[in-house]
Amino acid sequence: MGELLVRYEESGIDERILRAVEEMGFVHMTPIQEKAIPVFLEGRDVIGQAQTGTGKTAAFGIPMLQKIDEEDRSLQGMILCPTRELAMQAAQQLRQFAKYMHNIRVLAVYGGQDINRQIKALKGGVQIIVGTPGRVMDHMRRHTIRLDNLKMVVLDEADEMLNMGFREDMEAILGQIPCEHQTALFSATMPEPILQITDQFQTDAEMVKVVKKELTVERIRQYLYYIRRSDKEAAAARLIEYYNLKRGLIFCNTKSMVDELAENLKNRGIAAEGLHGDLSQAQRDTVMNRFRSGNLQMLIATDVAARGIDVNDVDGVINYDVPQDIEYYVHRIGRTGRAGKEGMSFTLASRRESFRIREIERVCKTKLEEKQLPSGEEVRQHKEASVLQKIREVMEEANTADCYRAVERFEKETGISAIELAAAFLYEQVGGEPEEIVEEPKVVRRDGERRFGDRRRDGSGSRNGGRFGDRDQRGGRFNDRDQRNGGRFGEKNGSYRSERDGRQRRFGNDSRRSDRRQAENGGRRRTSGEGSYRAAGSGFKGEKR
Ligand SMILES: Nc1ncnc2c1ncn2[C@@H]1O[C@H](COP(=O)(O)OP(=O)(O)OP(=O)(O)O)[C@@H](O)[C@H]1O
Ligand SMILES: [Mg+2]
Repeated sequence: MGELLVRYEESGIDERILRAVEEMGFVHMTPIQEKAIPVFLEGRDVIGQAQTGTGKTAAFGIPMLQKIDEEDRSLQGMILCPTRELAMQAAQQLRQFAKYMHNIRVLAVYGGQDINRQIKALKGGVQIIVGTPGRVMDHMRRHTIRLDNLKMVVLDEADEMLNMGFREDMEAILGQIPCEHQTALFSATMPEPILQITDQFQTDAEMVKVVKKELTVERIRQYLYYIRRSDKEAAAARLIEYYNLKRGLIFCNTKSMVDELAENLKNRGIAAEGLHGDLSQAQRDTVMNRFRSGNLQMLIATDVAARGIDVNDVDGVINYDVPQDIEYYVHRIGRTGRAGKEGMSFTLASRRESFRIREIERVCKTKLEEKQLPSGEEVRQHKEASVLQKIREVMEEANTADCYRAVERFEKETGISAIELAAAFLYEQVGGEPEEIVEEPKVVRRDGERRFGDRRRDGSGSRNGGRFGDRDQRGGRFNDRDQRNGGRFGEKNGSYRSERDGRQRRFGNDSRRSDRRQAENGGRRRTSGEGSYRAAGSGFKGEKR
């Protein structure tokens, strides 16, 4: 177990960084770190793909820090991220790695934060910025960021930035770097459109892939429930209760669904909050902080909002809606089961969506285990058991003598026995019979499944239409370093293989592009000052209302 993996202390990395990562509890390098760090250090372009939660941030963050010239106060490294939350998180992680490198300054620059504050910080000399493309462009136009000495650029979640419509910004930024530099892309998924970016802006990139057979993490148990639409909310509540989710994430496809569900779960007594781009920056911060600190049980989010987010010990992810892009499934459930831990995912679907489930299974090379929701009776028993367990703890720890006397008195005065009283207490805690939720019945259609594909709203036709197909024949442009050996966090099982899953797989040609444009422009044009470009970063581009 793990003896073949490189230990951090033997990695040859700057000892100040080592000290920091050891304090963070890192012992072995994860496979993507082991493979990508040396290539990055060589100064080569990198395309890094590895499963969610396997430490890609360190895979680019550590070598970037090591290559910074600390005597030079100019901007040398830039990391682009799709959202402000991710920029903050990555900047935070880099600062942790750089804890003992006293001359390195890392700054997060994102929309929604006072630009003057950022400008002031930039003037002080910042070697690494971590930012959203819109805000970085903003600074470039104001000449508050100079790219003259920029040696390293990383696109984290590059595919999501494209999804969100950041292509132009990314091209503009990458196209304006005057000096020689290296460019690295990292994500758990690498759909086709990304390869155009790599063609355009990378030279002789080294492909570093640590992909096992499946795109999803195998320590995440993936469950599937076929239920009626109208039962979804009750089903989600039941799963939270039955599986005892203490810190969970629920994904919806639209912002309005996020709001609605957050409201309804709150009404059911679950501590839930929504997270999406229509919230103010302050609200987003509050919600994320509560979630990170463990004071929020369920975070309900859109895909964009939670991409790349690394929160410890998320015990379960619920797909309230079947995701719109197949890759989204990977990123969604990847919020749990991180850094070698276990996790659970629950996908709620209607029978009509079964073809999408099969597409997910095929592309991700995974299997969703079809399950029945726990019955009302099972939930009740489960609750009873956990209440009784709690009571037992109370009996062990608390002094109940006073209460003892109260029960005796009650028994004497009313003639109600202690056991009747206890049963009533239990009932009061557990509640009555839960509502019954039945599995959606299987419908046998005479015309078979063909209908699923044909019934898409935009009428975009056939079920497969060539859009979802695996593209396994990308030319030999990259020097593939396939990982056949690397387990992660100490495990080794020899089952890695290279994946060349091509292009973006979206279920049908939906109208998201135009939604995106709207979202981007909707009331967010600034007309004062430097002109009327988008105040990027306020709101998430690409979310569906
Ligand atoms: N070598 C290591 N040993 C132990 N823990 C690690 C190691 N490297 C990273 N981690 C931890 O693993 C967690 C996940 O890391 P990170 O967020 O970089 O994953 P990722 O690969 O970027 O995932 P995603 O695809 O979801 O963005 C973090 O909390 C990080 O601190
Ligand atoms: Mg990441």
